[in-house]
Amino acid sequence: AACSSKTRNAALHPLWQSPLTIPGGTRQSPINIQWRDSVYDPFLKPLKISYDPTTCLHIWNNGYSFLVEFDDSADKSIIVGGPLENQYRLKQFHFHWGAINDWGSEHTVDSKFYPAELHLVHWNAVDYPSFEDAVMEGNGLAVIGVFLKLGARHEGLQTLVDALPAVRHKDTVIEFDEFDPSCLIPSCPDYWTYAGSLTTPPLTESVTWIIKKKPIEVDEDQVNLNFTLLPQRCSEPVFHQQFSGKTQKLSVFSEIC
Ligand SMILES: NS(=O)(=O)c1ccc(C(=O)N2CCCN(Cc3ccccc3)CC2)cc1
Ligand SMILES: [Zn+2]
Repeated sequence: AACSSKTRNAALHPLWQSPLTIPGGTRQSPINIQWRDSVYDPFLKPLKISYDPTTCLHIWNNGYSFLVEFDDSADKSIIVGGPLENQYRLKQFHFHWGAINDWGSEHTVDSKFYPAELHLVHWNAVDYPSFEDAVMEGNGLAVIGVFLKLGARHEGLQTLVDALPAVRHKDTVIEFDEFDPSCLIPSCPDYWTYAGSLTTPPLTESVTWIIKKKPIEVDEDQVNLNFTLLPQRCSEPVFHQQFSGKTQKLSVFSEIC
């Protein structure tokens, strides 16, 4: 029987037991990217990515995913241009994947899921003193999203996959250096961009999303990351909640490629 409004709780994120979306949120992520909704924006510039591999620090398994974290104490690994007003510093990257290959990405393109999605998280160190401060600000973060699809083996990703068994359990950290994550970003400059939010709690509306239009190809073994990781994760229900409300303008940058 339908539960009455007074007993129906706000939808809670099964992993974090926190609200799925911020009440009154106007720019929640992830979304379904519909080509037909995207507006070509002639004022968008190409995104400039310059990462210094020596800023790569370690891989950390936080129990929900694994993060590759970077030394963000200086402007050494940065992105600039694209929809961004100034430069943003790379803080970490992580993946979202599913238990099966039919889904796993958080964003979808014309309602199509990819088996996994890479997020490279950057923060606005020009306007804010720390990542934690930037997380709370509308222009605080810029996240590059890259879809992964099944195909050829990805040599650059393999160095990371080979290190994952060492962070099999929650809260393990291993040193990981000299890695340049730009090898995980497609060379085609085309991207969609919209004003959105973190896709995990606290879901703050502080992210300028830059979603690369072309996916990278990885092979079956590489995409089944979770068999090497987080046994407790497999038992956790991974929740994919998409925000279907009215979202911000979805702009597209494209060069002939
Ligand atoms: N999927 S995603 O949208 O790209 C994504 C990006 C960054 C994070 C991340 O690093 N987090 C989550 C939130 C911020 N906390 C610290 C905090 C700062 C202020 C108030 C509470 C918590 C750190 C962990 C997670 C997910
Ligand atoms: Zn993410």
